[in-house]
Amino acid sequence: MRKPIIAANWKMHKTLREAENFAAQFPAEQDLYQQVDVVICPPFTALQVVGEALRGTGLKLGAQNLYPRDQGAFTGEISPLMLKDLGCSYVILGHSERRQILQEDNKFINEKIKSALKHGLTPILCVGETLKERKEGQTETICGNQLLGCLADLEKEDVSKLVIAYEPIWAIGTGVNASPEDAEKTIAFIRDFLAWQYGLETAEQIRIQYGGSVKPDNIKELMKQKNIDGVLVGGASLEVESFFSIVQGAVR
Ligand SMILES: O=C(CO)COP(=O)(O)O
Repeated sequence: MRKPIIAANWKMHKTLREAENFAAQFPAEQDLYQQVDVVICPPFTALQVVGEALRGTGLKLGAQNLYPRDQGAFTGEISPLMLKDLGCSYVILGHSERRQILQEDNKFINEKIKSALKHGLTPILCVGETLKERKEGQTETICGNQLLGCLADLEKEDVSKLVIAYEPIWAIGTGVNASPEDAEKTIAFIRDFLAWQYGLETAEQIRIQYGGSVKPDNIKELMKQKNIDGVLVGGASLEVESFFSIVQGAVR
């Protein structure tokens, strides 16, 4: 049985003080976090304060990106070593905002995944289609190609460590979530695809999240789906109350 995983992607939100307040106010329910992995991914600037506040609570710390080198002349970039040093155990990679706004491609994301794994960080790899692609019936082709490119040359032992987030771009920040049945359909396809590439046993181990306008009132229906193992939350993760109620709604 796969353990549910709920992650907060704060994107470019929260000053230090706001981040610190959130972490201090978030309920420290050790028993709950035994049943559900909860990962908070603040911006780089708040990783240290949030990491300190989360210590001993059972909540986990994640970053929103990394640069795939250990160190060097890469102005403005952050390495996996630095993230480990700050106590991160997860890193979001391949988010559609980075693919679209910063032109990240599958090859670069593949390098980042390898670099994360080399340093013991668990990648949360995002895939998903645009509205146009969905209307053209391209959802599975797009997700399959993103997986093929991002996972190139990885051994199944490595792939089994990943978390994958299916985030249809048309559902991100729009208030229009994919219906639980539609999300399940694509996520089941992703699991079949992984089984085809890496074998059934590996595919059954990998946790696959849904992301896109997840709210306290749709979490339960999403989590009822057979292949949905958790959610990646943007807007609704910024308030303690709504994010905690999503976490509670994820217990099976
Ligand atoms: O992009 C997302 C999480 O990575 C989803 O964002 P929203 O929950 O705001 O739609």
